[in-house]
Amino acid sequence: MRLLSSLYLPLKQPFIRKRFPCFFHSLSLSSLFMAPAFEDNNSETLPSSFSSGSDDGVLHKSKVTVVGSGNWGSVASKLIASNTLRLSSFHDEVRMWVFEETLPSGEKLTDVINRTNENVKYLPGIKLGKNVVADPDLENAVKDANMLVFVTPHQFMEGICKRLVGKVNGDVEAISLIKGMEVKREGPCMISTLISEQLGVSCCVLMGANIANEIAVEKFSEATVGYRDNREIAEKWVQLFSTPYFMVTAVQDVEGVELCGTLKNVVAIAAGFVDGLEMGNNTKAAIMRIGLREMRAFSKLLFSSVKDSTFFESCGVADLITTCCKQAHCCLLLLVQFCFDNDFFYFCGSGRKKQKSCRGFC
Ligand SMILES: NC(=O)C1=CN([C@@H]2O[C@H](COP(=O)(O)OP(=O)(O)OC[C@H]3O[C@@H](n4cnc5c(N)ncnc54)[C@H](O)[C@@H]3O)[C@@H](O)[C@H]2O)C=CC1
Ligand SMILES: O=C(CO)COP(=O)(O)O
Repeated sequence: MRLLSSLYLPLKQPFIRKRFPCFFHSLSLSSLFMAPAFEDNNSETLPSSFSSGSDDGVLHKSKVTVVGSGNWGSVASKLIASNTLRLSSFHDEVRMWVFEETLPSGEKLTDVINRTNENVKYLPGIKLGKNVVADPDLENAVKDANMLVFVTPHQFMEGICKRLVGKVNGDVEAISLIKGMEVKREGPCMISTLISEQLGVSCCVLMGANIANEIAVEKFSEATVGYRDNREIAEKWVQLFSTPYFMVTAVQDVEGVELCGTLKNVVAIAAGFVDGLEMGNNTKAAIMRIGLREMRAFSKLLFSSVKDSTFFESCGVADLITTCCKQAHCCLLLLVQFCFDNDFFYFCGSGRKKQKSCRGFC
C-alpha cells in the first residue's frame, strides 16, 4: 500500500500527468474519461474535446453527410449522430449514403435501415441513432451538406468523386476515413488528395486503432485527425467524432496520418507470416518495431513534411499493434488472394468484398 501511494503521489504532479497521461490514466479508468485529456507540449497537437454541448451563439449550423455505409461507415454515422444531437453547431440529421443493395428478403437495404435504424447487413444488432437517414441517391445525399465524411473502400472513390464534381456546396469541408491509396502510373495518390483535387475542397483524414465492431459496442479507443493548416476545421472534426469512448486528437500532418493507416497493412502481412509459421511473440514484436521504422522512412521518402511524432499517435503505433495482433492473418490471406488475382488494390487498401470472405478466419 505504501509502495502504491508513494508511486501515486508523484504521479499527481502536473508535469508527470502531462508527460505520462496513459500511465496516469491507467490508474483510474474513470479519470481517463474525465481528464482534460492529452494536454501535450506539442503545440500542434489538438486535444480531444468531448464538450458538454454548450456551443451557444452559433449562427450557421453544419450539415453532415456520411458517404459510405459499410461496417466503419455505419459506426462513424452512429458516433456522429450522437454528437449532432448534443451540439448546437450541427444539424441533428445525419445523412448516410448507401450503395443500394437488395437483401435476401427482397427488401432494399436503405428501406430496412430507415425502418429499423440498423444496418442489418454491415452492422447488425447496433442502433445507429434515429437521426441517421439512409439515402441511396448520392447526389441528393450530399446536396445540402457542408461537412462530408468519406468512408467507402478506397477503390470506389475515384468513381464517387467523378459523380460528385460540381454537385457539392462551395463551402464544403471533407474528411476521409479511408485506409488505402491509389497507385497510378505517375506514382501513389493519397485518397485525401484525390478528394481535394477532384472536388476542389480541403480534406482532413481520421485514422487510428479503430476496429469498427469494437467501437460499435462502445469499447474505448483513440483516433487521430490529420489536418493541413486550418486548426479550426480540425477542431470541428474532433468535436464531431469525440465521445467518452472515442478519443480523438488532431495533428498537423495529413500525409503522415493517412500513410500510417495505409502502410500498417503491409507490416501486418509480415506479422501474418509470423503467426502462420508459429515464430512467436518476440519475432512478431520485432516485425512491428522494424515495420514502424520502415513506415516512417517510406512516408518521409514520399512526403518530406511527414513528422516523426505522428507515428506515436493512435494512427501510427496503435493502429499497427491492433492490426498486427487482430488482423494479421486477414492481411496475409489478402496477399495470397492478391497473388492469385494479381490485384494490388485488394491488399494495399481494403478490398472489403474479399476481406469479408476472409473475415471468417480472423
Ligand atoms: N471496418 C473497419 O474496422 C475499418 C475500416 N476502415 C476503412 O473504412 C473504409 C470502409 O470500410 P468498411 O466500412 O469496413 O467497408 P465494408 O466492407 O464493411 O463495406 C463495403 C461498402 O462498400 C459498398 N460498396 C460495394 N460496392 C460498391 C460500389 N461499387 N461503389 C460504392 N460502394 C460500394 C458496400 O455497399 C458497403 O457499404 C475502408 O477504407 C477501410 O479501410 C477504417 C477503420 C476501421
Ligand atoms: O483500421 C482498422 C483497424 O484499426 C482496420 O483497417 P483496414 O480497413 O485497413 O483493415
